[in-house]
Amino acid sequence: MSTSAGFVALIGEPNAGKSTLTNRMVGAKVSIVTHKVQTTRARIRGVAMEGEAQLVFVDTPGLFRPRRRLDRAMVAAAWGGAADADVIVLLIEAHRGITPGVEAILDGLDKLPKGRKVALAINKIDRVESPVLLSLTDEMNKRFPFEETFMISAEKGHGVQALRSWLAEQMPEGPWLYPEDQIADLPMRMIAAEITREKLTLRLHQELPYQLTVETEHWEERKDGSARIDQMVYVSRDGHKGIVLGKKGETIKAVSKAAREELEEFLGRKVHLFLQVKLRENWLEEAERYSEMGLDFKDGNA
Ligand SMILES: Nc1nc2c(ncn2[C@@H]2O[C@H](COP(=O)(O)OP(=O)(O)OP(=O)(O)O)[C@@H](O)[C@H]2O)c(=O)[nH]1
Repeated sequence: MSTSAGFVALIGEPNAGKSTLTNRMVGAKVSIVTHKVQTTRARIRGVAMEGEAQLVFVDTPGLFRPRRRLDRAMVAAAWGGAADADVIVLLIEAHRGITPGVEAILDGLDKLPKGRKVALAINKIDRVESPVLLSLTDEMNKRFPFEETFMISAEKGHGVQALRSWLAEQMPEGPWLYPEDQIADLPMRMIAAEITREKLTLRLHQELPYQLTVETEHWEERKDGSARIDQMVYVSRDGHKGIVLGKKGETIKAVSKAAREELEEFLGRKVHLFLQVKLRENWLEEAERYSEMGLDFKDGNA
């Protein structure tokens, strides 16, 4: 059997159950990524394997309420992220039905390029009786031509396997996007990088060099129960290094402290965090390569 792999964009209103569903699919707690800073076009929530298929779940934060100009740019980017995915899953809450928020998403779906595969997942079915579900399914499918409708309870696990199997069948043939041996600790490494990136963003405000990435390069479990984490902050221009470091290294020290504290809280143990800042000039080209894969690691200063 040949391998397949692709991106699944989970969209839905806040609280629809996207994190709970991802955790179910991936089988581990991975999607704790904070949403305070909604700058990425698509971030990875988790990677799941189903037979020979690899499913990479991406999140497209900020599909809602474009009040200000910046918000509008973010909404556009969020939809871009969804459009890049191989399959889109719209998650709605059974007991809330077609809310104004769901309407707004449906309007967005209507505007997507034709031929996008979109499935509907009605979540929290444990909270309603079946007639409600049937009429909701009916109404939603009249409103948009969903490929499939799944009735699930992300929390209790009902219907999740059917959705997973279907998603696996939709993935295009090709090599896996993540090597198998990296999947296990990938979420943790990414979460750790995300935490540091968030602290950098909070600390730097407008000064933020907009082409900046954080990667977890090394993760070592120590015998005393603590973890040593080495991360690299990549900047695309030499001049940005100074901004990230700050006067006498003050900025990077404060960022490192804040990130370490959050990591310790998250992991529930002591963390030794080492940050380095490095210039990566060809980073823009790499970023373009990522966006071809449906990812965008750029910190867009939209
Ligand atoms: N009853 C019930 N509750 C659920 C179900 N799935 C998720 N929830 C609950 O719904 C709430 C929101 O779930 P999340 O997974 O955090 O929702 P989310 O879409 O990731 O939210 P954001 O990260 O804010 O976008 C949590 O309290 C979950 O426990 C379900 O199948 N049934």
